Amino acid sequence: MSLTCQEILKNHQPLWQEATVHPFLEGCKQGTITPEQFNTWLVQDYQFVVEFTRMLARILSVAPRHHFDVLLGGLTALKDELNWFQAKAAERNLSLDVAKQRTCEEYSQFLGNLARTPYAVQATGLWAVELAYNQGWQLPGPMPEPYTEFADRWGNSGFTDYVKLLAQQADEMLRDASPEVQKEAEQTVITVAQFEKAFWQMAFNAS
Ligand SMILES: Cc1ncc(C[n+]2csc(CCO)c2C)c(N)n1
Repeated sequence: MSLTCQEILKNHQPLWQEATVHPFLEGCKQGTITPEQFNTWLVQDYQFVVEFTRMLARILSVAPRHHFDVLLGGLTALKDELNWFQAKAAERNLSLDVAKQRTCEEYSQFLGNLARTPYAVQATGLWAVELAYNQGWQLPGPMPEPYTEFADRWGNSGFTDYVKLLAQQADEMLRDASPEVQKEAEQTVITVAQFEKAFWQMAFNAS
């Protein structure tokens, strides 16, 4: 029996909802998030995206050639994204040279350990991490300033298309995967969802 990304989501709907619907995002929408909460998220997410970039590079190194276009597109976008994070931090007079909080550290380590899993599991994990932001920033609807550009960055239709291509690539690998590997892929999505929820909570707690 073959497993798909959509089926994994369906199997864990309540958990996925908690990963993508959080008072932090609702607070951005309502204008009730404090600068301290938002800045904590910004600085920690920059650290996370640095580790994510290393993970994507490792995934590329084991991917089949016909997956390169999508993955290289993701890596190219990250060049711009890392510089954009630095610009946002500078606007807010924030130093990015801060220690990772525990949740950020643990999530980063999880990304590091994904390299030990089969490519099918890595491709599924990559898709889940990207989908979490694509849906999370989209679901509240249009965001007020100064959060509009954050929501647009990950909610825009081009990014949605990229996430769909990641799902296609993961599905293709899951089709030929053993039941054990399929199980590992599903467990990876569960862990991503748990970390996503915890990451929002980490920032929300900074008030
Ligand atoms: C906690 C956390 N989870 C997921 C993402 C999503 N994400 C990771 S790197 C990247 C850039 C585009 O590929 C995006 C959207 C994030 N930023 N932070």
